[in-house]
Amino acid sequence: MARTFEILVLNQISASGLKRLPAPRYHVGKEVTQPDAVLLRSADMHTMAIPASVQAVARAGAGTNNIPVPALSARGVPVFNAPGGNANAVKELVLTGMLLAARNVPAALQFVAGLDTAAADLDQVVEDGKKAFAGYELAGHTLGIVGLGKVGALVADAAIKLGMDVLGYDPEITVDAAWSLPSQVRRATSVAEVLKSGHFVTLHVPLVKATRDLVNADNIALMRRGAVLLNFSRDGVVNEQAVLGALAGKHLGRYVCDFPSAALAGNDGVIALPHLGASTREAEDNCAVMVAQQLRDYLEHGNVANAVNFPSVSMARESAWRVAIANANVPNMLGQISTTMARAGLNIHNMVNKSRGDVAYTLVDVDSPVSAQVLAELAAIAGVLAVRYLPQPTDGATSDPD
Ligand SMILES: NC(=O)C1=CN([C@@H]2O[C@H](COP(=O)(O)OP(=O)(O)OC[C@H]3O[C@@H](n4cnc5c(N)ncnc54)[C@H](O)[C@@H]3O)[C@@H](O)[C@H]2O)C=CC1
Ligand SMILES: O=C(O)C(=O)COP(=O)(O)O
Repeated sequence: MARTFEILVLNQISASGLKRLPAPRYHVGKEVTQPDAVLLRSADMHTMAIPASVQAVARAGAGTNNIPVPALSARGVPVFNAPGGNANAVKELVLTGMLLAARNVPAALQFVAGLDTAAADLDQVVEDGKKAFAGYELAGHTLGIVGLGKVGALVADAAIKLGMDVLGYDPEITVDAAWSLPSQVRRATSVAEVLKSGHFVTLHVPLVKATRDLVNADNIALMRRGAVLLNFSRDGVVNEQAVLGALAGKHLGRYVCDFPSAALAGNDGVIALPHLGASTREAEDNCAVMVAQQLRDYLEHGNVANAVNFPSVSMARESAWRVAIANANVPNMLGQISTTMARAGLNIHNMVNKSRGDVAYTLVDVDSPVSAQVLAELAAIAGVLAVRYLPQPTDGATSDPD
């Protein structure tokens, strides 16, 4: 009988994804105490005592700043995410945000909510009132984008199609992302250049040390008078005090964000949404399905795809006995691993090893069962972070997605 994997779920995860982790091979719940894996969205894992049983963490979304990734890497635990799974949803909300600001929609809705609809002169009040909310069109205006990854590239494409002039900045742009950008997108060479140029500036970077307070008191002054700043990345990417100051001085036109806070509350220049960027049926399904499949392939076969801290590694199953080893990326690890196996009389059938940064990862298929003694010897090698034994179940359980 194949063992059951215990999955601790910390957030609401789409049923389409959870279906990919079927019983009896998987037991998925909020009350799991000895989880093999943790499945989450935005729950804060920094404050959580992560049980030693955890072998993988799967984030059904893009950002992993809510997860202690370096500490998990040191334990040999991969952190999976769903690159691009919610990018279209965010793109559509960014477009919404630009339109909310340009057409003064929140104030106009407030005006309508306050109307006496029974009044005889309702039509006249509406016609007189509307001039206070006259706005401008997106076409012909300039959009500056910081971060041209999955979300930023889609926003650039949509904005070009809406007739906007687009410039973008991303010092670490991938070759794939660069190819996916429309040729009309102009390349900026600094955040400052984007801030100076845009009638709208939108941020699509992860929250990391280098991007904390990316927009701050020093550079917000570079923005055009009356410009709109959009932040659907993370609250920490923008310095709120700088935004409040720029709004008070009428230098910044609007701040549109996905992160309400006490400091921003009640400010007419702020349009805050309740972290809704990824909250569409489609995005929730995409992300949950992606990470459930990745998690399953990892737990059952040790294959790694879309981990933020591990190399991508995949090896077709040709033997029933597989060992997966995460280790420090230092010399002579493979030598020690294969020597330990050879000493125990194990013949290596197939093997793959890759590294990424400080972490290396090895899959070894052998021609006969691996004893607990050998697994303990592998785990005892200095630099080995985690050892998992993944024998193929003989009871028909399969890892093929349903
Ligand atoms: N509001 C919401 O619900 C959502 C928010 N997000 C946030 O948006 C972020 C971006 O999402 P994706 O585009 O899917 O991620 P991504 O990883 O595809 O793209 C991020 C891009 O930012 C770039 N970058 C990193 N540091 C930079 C810097 N200092 N200056 C300029 N560019 C920099 C990277 O090179 C990369 O191209 C996520 O990390 C997350 O924090 C993502 C999805 C939903
Ligand atoms: O994917 C991301 O980075 C997001 O911010 C989405 O967060 P959520 O899954 O809606 O809690």
